[in-house]
Amino acid sequence: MFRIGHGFDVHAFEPGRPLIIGGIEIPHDMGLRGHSDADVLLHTMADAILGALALGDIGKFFPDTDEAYKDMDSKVLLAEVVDMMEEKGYRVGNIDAVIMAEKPKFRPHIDDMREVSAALLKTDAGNVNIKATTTEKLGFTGRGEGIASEAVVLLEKMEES
Ligand SMILES: Nc1ccn([C@@H]2O[C@H](COP(=O)(O)O)[C@@H](O)[C@H]2O)c(=O)n1
Ligand SMILES: C[C@@]1(CO)OP(=O)(O)OP(=O)(O)OC[C@H]1O
Repeated sequence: MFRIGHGFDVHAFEPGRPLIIGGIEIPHDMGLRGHSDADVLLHTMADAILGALALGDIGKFFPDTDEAYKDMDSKVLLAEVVDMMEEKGYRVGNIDAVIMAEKPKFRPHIDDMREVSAALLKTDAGNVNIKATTTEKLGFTGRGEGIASEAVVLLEKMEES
């Protein structure tokens, strides 16, 4: 049995913060604003999994009003969502994600992001695709105001043992 999920997230740029995307720090002159480390890519992956399981979204489990999640490492957040997925008896079949940003260039970092996220998702990097695109200078991403990300995931029911 298969279930499909979709995730979408946006964070605004903020000077003076590190840029954390896909669980790694990307060299850039500013980072993203957020209650957590604002890892927009890992948030979309977590939301896609929660969506596939009809469990809601990350804000339901990690509210941005809770001081416990202030500056949270989003790798921890995704790992907790993967635990929920396993409790429901599912594993990741494959995931396909896109980062929308005018800058910086993500291509040199994509394989590192795939390795880190695949480990968190408990799957092979061959099941994790991460793409990047500009929005051709259009919209808030095009003006360099922030970064958006989107992901689609297919979950597979694990065999009963
Ligand atoms: N922030 C970004 C945006 C794009 N890329 C890579 O460049 C390619 C061309 O981008 P277009 O928006 O002109 O289609 C794209 O396919 C990515 O490989 C990137 O690394 N970082
Ligand atoms: C991750 C959480 C919690 O720290 O905070 P943010 O980093 O602001 O991220 P967002 O994607 O806006 O929503 C989920 C939040 O509850």
